[in-house]
Amino acid sequence: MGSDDPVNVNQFQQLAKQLLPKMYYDFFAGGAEDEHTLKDNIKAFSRIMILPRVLVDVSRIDMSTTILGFETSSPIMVAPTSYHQLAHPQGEVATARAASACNTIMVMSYSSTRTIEEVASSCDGVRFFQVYVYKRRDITAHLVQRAERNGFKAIVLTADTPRLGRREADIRNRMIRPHLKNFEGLISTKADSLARGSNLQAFVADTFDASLSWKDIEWLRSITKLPILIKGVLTGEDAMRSLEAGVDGIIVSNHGARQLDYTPATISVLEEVVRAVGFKVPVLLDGGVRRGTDVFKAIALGARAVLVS
Ligand SMILES: Cc1cc2nc3c(=O)[nH]c(=O)nc-3n(C[C@H](O)[C@H](O)[C@H](O)COP(=O)(O)O)c2cc1C
Ligand SMILES: CC(C)CC(=O)C(=O)O
Repeated sequence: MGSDDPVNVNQFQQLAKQLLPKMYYDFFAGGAEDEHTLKDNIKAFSRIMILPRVLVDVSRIDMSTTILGFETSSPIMVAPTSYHQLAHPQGEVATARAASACNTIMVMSYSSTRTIEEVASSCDGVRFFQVYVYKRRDITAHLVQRAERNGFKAIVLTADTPRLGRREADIRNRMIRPHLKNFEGLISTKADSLARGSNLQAFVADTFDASLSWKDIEWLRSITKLPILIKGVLTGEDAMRSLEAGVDGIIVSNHGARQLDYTPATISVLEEVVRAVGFKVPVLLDGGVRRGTDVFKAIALGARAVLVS
């Protein structure tokens, strides 16, 4: 290993900053508005201290666990993130191969740049499919069913994005979203730069169903047999509402602080959600997880696993 090789996630982020065009780096790294929550997701982890007990035999360490009955080598899953080809030509296929090599679960984004079929045929591995609900429900149903046919094992409904968060870097950079092959022949995938602002924001306003509500979990259940997880829960109340709706798992998330700024750091609300859920379904967490000690803290506070972006 050379002395410049990265030894932690923060150093990978610095390398990405050096290598990627500014428009793309800012899209990947940015948050909504003041980016208060973006910083707090990380700071909140650093405020939690660990009290170790000594003289405990740690010669054999087994971090494996099960999530919805699927075995993974560790409680660390891959969070759904859009547009991987903006960072690497192989895009989500490379991510799927990495997740498979680590024997963990990848949640593939609805807004992936490689197709469901390309990812499914690239390697073995347990994969979940994340879903945004479009106004054109037929398109969402079509993608969910394609994921099911291609061996994806669960649906992750993202509940915190009925509208896109105000991402000021994307607005300033006049962010241009990439072409999404999954939607070829279904919607216009042409993506031109706008005279002002982020064309991703304009696209989401045109396409995403801002009327998304609890009753849509029933709709989702009517179009798929797969287990359904809800992503974006931050309160005990919504956790209980999720259980009433019959979900199979809950992901405590504020969307990496990219949606509503001034939501609490995810690690700070985990215990409340876990208490409300009472281990009836697994509770997962994402947001600010950058180190093994963060994973440990989330597990210690009741998460079954974390997702990393
Ligand atoms: C570049 C980027 C793209 C994302 N795209 C999606 C997406 O398509 N669907 C989704 O549910 N969440 C998406 N997220 C949110 C992540 O799934 C996850 O909630 C968040 O990144 C966790 O916080 P962290 O970035 O601090 O790890 C995205 C996050 C990033 C950073
Ligand atoms: C297409 C976008 C809504 C993807 C996303 O979730 C994000 O950029 O955070």
